[in-house]
Amino acid sequence: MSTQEQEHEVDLVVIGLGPGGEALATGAARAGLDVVAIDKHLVGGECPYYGCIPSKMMLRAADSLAEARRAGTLAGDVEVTASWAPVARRIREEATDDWDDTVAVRRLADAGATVHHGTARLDGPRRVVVELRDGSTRRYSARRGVVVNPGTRPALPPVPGLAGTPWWTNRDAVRATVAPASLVVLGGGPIGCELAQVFARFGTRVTLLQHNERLLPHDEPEASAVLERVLLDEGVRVVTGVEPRRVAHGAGGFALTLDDEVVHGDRLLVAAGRTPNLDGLGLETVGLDPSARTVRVDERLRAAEGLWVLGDVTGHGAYTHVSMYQSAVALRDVLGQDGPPAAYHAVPHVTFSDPEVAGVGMTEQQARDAGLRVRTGSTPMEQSSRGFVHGPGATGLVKVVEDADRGVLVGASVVGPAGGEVLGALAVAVHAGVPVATLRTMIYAYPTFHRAIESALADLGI
Ligand SMILES: Cc1cc2nc3c(=O)[nH]c(=O)nc-3n(C[C@H](O)[C@H](O)[C@H](O)COP(=O)(O)OP(=O)(O)OC[C@H]3O[C@@H](n4cnc5c(N)ncnc54)[C@H](O)[C@@H]3O)c2cc1C
Ligand SMILES: NC(=O)c1ccc[n+]([C@@H]2O[C@H](COP(=O)([O-])OP(=O)(O)OC[C@H]3O[C@@H](n4cnc5c(N)ncnc54)[C@H](O)[C@@H]3O)[C@@H](O)[C@H]2O)c1
Repeated sequence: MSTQEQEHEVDLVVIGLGPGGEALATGAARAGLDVVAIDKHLVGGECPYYGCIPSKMMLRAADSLAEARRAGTLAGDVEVTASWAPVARRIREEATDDWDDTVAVRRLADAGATVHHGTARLDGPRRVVVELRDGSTRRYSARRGVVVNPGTRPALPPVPGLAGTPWWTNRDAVRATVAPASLVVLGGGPIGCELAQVFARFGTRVTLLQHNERLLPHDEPEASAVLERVLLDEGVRVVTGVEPRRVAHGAGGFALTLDDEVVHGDRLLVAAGRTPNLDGLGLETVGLDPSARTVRVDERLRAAEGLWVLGDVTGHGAYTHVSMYQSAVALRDVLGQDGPPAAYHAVPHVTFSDPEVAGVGMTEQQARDAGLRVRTGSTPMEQSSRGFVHGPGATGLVKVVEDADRGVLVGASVVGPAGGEVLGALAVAVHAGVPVATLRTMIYAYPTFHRAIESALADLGI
C-alpha cells in the first residue's frame, strides 16, 4: 500500500452530499465527530443545482406570465413579451452560483467536516475508498460507520435510436439559455409536467408524450384530469398511453415515431423516471445487492451494521423533504441518541404546476388496496367562494380519503392555486390522525382556498 493509500481512521464517512447527506455531515461534525464528507459533483446534490430550486424559479417566472395574461379578464390590458433571459440569469447567478459549490463546501468545512470532491465506494464494512479529482486515492475506515446518500440520475428509456441523440435531461433544461421553438417532453411525471408548462408559457410549442394512460399517475385520477385539461387549454399537446417506437435526430431536430404519426421537436426532454446511483458503490462488499432499485432500510435508516442509507434510493419518496427528514432520524442514530423512528404514513408531495397538484398519504386506490373501508369526499375548487372570487386560474379540487373504521383521514389531495400550501392543514390531519369529527368542528376562514376542505369533509357524508 503506497503512503497515498494509507488508511485514515475517522468517526464517520458520508458518501453523496444530497440534501440529506449534507445535513447529516454538518450535524455530525457540529456534534464533534471526525467526519469526512464526499461528493463526486456538487455539495448539495440535485435539488439546489438541477432540481427543485432552478425548476421552481422557472415555474415562478412562467406563473408570472400566466397571471399577466389573466389581467385581460380581471384588470385591463397588459402586453406581455416573454423573455427567457431573466430566468437563465436568476438560475445561474442567484440559485446555482454558476453551478459552483464553493459556498456549500465552505459551510460544511466551517462546521468541522473534511470535504472531498471525488467518487467514493464501499470497500467492506465501515471502509471507504475515494478516487479524488486529482487522480489520487484515499482510504478510510470509519469507527461509527458510513452514510450513503447517492441519489439518482435520469433514466434512459430503451427507445431505439434515443441513446445516440443529444436529448435533454433536467440538467440541460435548467441550464437552457433560450427557450426552444419546439420541445417534445418524454414522460408525464412531475418533471415532465412542470417543465412542459414552463416552456409552453414562454412560447415553446410543446408535445408531451406520456406512456401511462394519465399524467401524474401517482396522484388521484381527478387531479390528473384537471392538469391535463389545463395543459391542453394552454396549447400543450398531451398524448397519453404512448411510447415512441423510434427516435431520430438530424438537422431538423428530433423526430419521434409513434404508432400512427411522427412527432417533431427542436429539443427532446427525457423525463421518464430515474435510475438509482447504486452501481459502482461497492454495495456487494457489505452484503447488499447493487442491482436493486432501492436499498431496504429500517426505521433508523440502517441498511447493514455501521451503514445508513438516505434519500431517493430508499424508495420512500423521491423528495428533498424525505431526504432531510431521514437525515435527522439517521443523525440521532449515528450519535447514539434516542428519538422517534421514521414513519411514512403522511409523506406530502407537490407538483408545482399551475394549478399546483398536492397530495399527502394514500390515494383512494392505495387505501382500498390496503384493505381499508374507505369513504371519500371531494369538492371542486371553482365552487368555493375563494375560487369564484379568484376567477381565471382557480380550477382544481380538494379530495379527502377516510379510513371509515377509524374515522381519520389517511390521505388527501389538493389541486388549485397554492395547492401545496392548502395541503398543509390536511398533512397535519393525516400525520396526527386528527379525527374527522374534530376537523368538522374547526372554523375555516372565509373566503380562503383552504375553506374548501370543510366542503370536502361534508361530502364524506355522516
Ligand atoms: C427537475 C427536478 C425537480 C425536482 N423538484 C423537486 C421539488 O420541487 N421538491 C422536492 O421535494 N423534490 C424535488 N425533486 C427531487 C429532489 O431533487 C431529490 O429528491 C433530492 O435531491 C434528494 O435526493 P437525494 O438526497 O437522494 O440525493 P441527490 O440530491 O440526488 O444527491 C446525491 C449526491 O450524491 C453524489 N454521489 C452519487 N454517487 C456518489 C459516489 N459514488 N461518490 C460520491 N458522491 C456521489 C451526487 O453527485 C449527488 O451530489 C426534483 C428533482 C428533479 C430532477
Ligand atoms: N415537485 C416535486 O416534488 C418534484 C418535481 C420533479 C421531480 N420530482 C421527483 O423526481 C422524481 C422523478 O421525476 P420524473 O417525472 O422523471 O419521474 P416519474 O417516474 O415520476 O415519471 C416518469 C413518467 O414517464 C413515463 N414514461 C416512462 N417511460 C416512458 C417512455 N418511454 N415514453 C413515454 N413516457 C414514459 C412514465 O409513465 C411516468 O409517468 C419523481 O418521482 C419525484 O419524486 C419531484
